[in-house]
Amino acid sequence: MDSQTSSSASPHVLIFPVPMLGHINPMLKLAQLLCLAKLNVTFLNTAYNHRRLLQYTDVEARLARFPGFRFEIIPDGLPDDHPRSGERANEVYRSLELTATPILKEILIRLRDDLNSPVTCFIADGMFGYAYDVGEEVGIPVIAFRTISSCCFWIYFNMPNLIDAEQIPFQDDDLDELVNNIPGMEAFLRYRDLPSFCRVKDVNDSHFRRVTNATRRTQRANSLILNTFEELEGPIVNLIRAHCSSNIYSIGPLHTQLNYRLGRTESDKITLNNSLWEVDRSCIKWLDDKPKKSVVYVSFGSITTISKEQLMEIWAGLVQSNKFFLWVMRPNSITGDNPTQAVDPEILEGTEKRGYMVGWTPQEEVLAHQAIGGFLTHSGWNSTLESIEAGVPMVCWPYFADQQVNSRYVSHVWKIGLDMKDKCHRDIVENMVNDMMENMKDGLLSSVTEFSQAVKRSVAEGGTSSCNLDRLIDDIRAMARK
Ligand SMILES: O=c1ccn([C@@H]2O[C@H](COP(=O)(O)OP(=O)(O)O[C@H]3O[C@H](CO)[C@@H](O)[C@H](O)[C@H]3O)[C@@H](O)[C@H]2O)c(=O)[nH]1
Ligand SMILES: C[C@H]1CC[C@@H]2C(C(=O)O)=CO[C@@H](O)[C@@H]21
Repeated sequence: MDSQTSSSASPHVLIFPVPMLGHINPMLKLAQLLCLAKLNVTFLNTAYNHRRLLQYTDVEARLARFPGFRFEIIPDGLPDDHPRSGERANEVYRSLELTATPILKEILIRLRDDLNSPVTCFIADGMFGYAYDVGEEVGIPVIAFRTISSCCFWIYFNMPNLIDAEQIPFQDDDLDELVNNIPGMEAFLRYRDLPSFCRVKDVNDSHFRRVTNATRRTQRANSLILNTFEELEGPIVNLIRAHCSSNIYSIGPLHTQLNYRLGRTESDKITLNNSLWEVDRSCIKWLDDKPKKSVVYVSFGSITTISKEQLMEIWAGLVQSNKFFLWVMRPNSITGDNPTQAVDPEILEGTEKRGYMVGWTPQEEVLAHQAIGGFLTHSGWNSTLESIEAGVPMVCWPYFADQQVNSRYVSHVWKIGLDMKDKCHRDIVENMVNDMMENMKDGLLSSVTEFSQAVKRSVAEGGTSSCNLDRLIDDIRAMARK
């Protein structure tokens, strides 16, 4: 009997991401990969995000080719005009905990008892610490999917030890002191590089507790999916496997894995776009006549906000660098009064000559463009993986969460970029951009090219990520036979 037509139900997976693009994007790509393997998938979207995904992407048509795929919609409990970004992004979690938990149990029971296609596995965002309780109550195995870097996950997992050692809250202002007791990171991790939530003055801070507890509760999951690859974070994945979850599927980068299994080649430039904003493709035309590796791409992801003062320092530094720059100004991402106040004429003149600004780009396609020579990024994990795959060096200006950790690894461990953490001055921006694009270009390019080649090996047939994905699919099928 074919493994896909066993006597019991066909495998049906419910996938539930934190309703933010940095989570939706990789988990939608996983959904499509599971559909390619002929598994049935239900993807839990919030109404607010679903409307935007349908408005700005072809995701519904793209997934309609799979008869076993469907979206299920839940409310996030927030008004439509809530920013869901910046310092208020954390309110999404609190609202979901209040609105989604009771609904989630009802959905799981309904889908478990669906006679046509009962749910046999629940892949829950690793930030939902309550998913394991609901899964146990309903009798559905839960696989955690944590969308941040493994190095940050491992630090979050060690938070109780730092609290017990009274290292959090920080005891003094010397952020360059080594933390020295996170296994595998003793030689280079400073207090400055810890996830931003560790800078709390009170360990009972609600979001600090939420992230720490959700990470510790991952031990209750059946297994753990990580969007990384062994050649990049193998040593850290081994520590997580030994101390947190014995069954880990490192299956990333998911965007590369999906392109490979769809048989998409370098020439398939159109991104499998999962965007919540309107994509402005005019930037591709602007890039087309720029010299090879001459443009700095600037993007700070889907959640960060920037003050007018910070904006002006970054902007002035880019103009002073005399490099071409393509800058993503996500709608409503500039905080403070009068964000459009007068800009210095010389900055406007420099921008007229060498700059291009858009609200949202097809980022994977931009990073793959021959004109892109460097990426000024906030070090979100998806952006970091996309830059590595594209072989593009980075200047890292982290905002919050795992970004502080990622920027330290990019600069100090993997040596594929420079860390501009905790700095925002036009002369520093100018100098670091020119180090990335000129003075340190050869060394950075050499390192990031090696990791880019490792990415392609890992998702190819027989590669580490490819084999881990096949094992995940086989294990999901086995759950359906129980
Ligand atoms: O103009 C743009 C800008 C971004 N992107 C895409 O948007 C995603 C952004 O994801 P990421 O780089 O991870 O940043 P955030 O949106 O900030 O992601 C949140 O979620 C990530 C995964 O948990 C964390 O690593 C981040 O710190 C957290 O802020 C990426 O896939 C980009 O390709 C576009 O398509 N067009
Ligand atoms: C708003 C951020 C708080 C933590 C979340 C996260 C994580 O999984 O740790 C990463 O960045 C954001 O998606 C969330």
